[in-house]
Amino acid sequence: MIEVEDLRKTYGDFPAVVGSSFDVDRGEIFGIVGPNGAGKTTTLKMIAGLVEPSAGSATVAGFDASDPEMRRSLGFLPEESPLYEDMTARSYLDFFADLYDVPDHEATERIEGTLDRLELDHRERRLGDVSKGMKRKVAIARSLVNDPDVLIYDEPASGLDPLTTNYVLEFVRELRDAGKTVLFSAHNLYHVESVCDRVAIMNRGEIVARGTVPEIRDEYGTTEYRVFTSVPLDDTEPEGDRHVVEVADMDAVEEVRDRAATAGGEVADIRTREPSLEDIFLDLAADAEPDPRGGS
Ligand SMILES: Nc1ncnc2c1ncn2[C@@H]1O[C@H](COP(=O)(O)OP(=O)(O)OP(=O)(O)O)[C@@H](O)[C@H]1O
Repeated sequence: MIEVEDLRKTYGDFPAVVGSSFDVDRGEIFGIVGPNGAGKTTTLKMIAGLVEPSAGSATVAGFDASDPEMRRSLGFLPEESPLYEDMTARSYLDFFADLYDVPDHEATERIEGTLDRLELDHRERRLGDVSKGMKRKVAIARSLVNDPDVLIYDEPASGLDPLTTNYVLEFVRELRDAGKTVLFSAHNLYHVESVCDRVAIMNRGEIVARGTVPEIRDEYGTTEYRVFTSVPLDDTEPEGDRHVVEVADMDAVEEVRDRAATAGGEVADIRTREPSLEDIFLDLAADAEPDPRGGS
């Protein structure tokens, strides 16, 4: 549904994106994660046809990103979405439905339906007077007024409280379950890990890992073993009435077992700890060469 082929963007002589390639399938949630300045927004804007690529190509629903027809299939949520503060949620959304030539009765049904699903109260209150979470919900509703097949959301949950964040992520899942294709960016890796079918990790303008979270974990992550002993050892920490040490492999587990036996105790339990996307990301970022783009 989205095809991105070696997309590049250079500002002056600063390469903001140095070659992104990935596909997003119909009905999939695909997340791009990375720290500030990684090139996520620039990538999303190139796909949405809002920034012209320096090289490479992107298509959405079969249309080139530069084709105005593509906009009919796309709902884009920018990172910052200033709303018209004097309008109410309803009048604001009606206005955008009009821009997309959505017939009135269809617009009313769709807008009310979306606002109901988002549990948006105060639909008749001035947008200048509503909370940040409500504004984000209105911006999300705006991305859906033309009933697009593809949604590109830039940091949809950034700056929201945990409750509203969960709400937004749950809504993204609902969109996928309704058959929409969702591409979104986040710097919070947990958000991505919890909702995305597939993920690309971006750092310094480049995609450094791509796949499902388990695939990325298999390829780049290392499982850790938490070994619980009945007696304290040099490197254990107390935990409840036992002691625990984290080690990297089974040989090290056996070595702990020997030391525990020598100290008159035993290994009481061994648990594996799967690396989180965040652990993997931090490892990849630490291993990366110096930023080829210079400071950002
Ligand atoms: N219009 C522009 N002119 C010059 N440099 C730009 C422009 N837009 C972005 N950049 C630079 O390109 C790099 C990538 O920016 P981008 O906004 O795509 O990153 P990001 O991953 O979305 O980060 P953030 O999470 O902070 O939004 C940054 O170093 C940024 O300063």
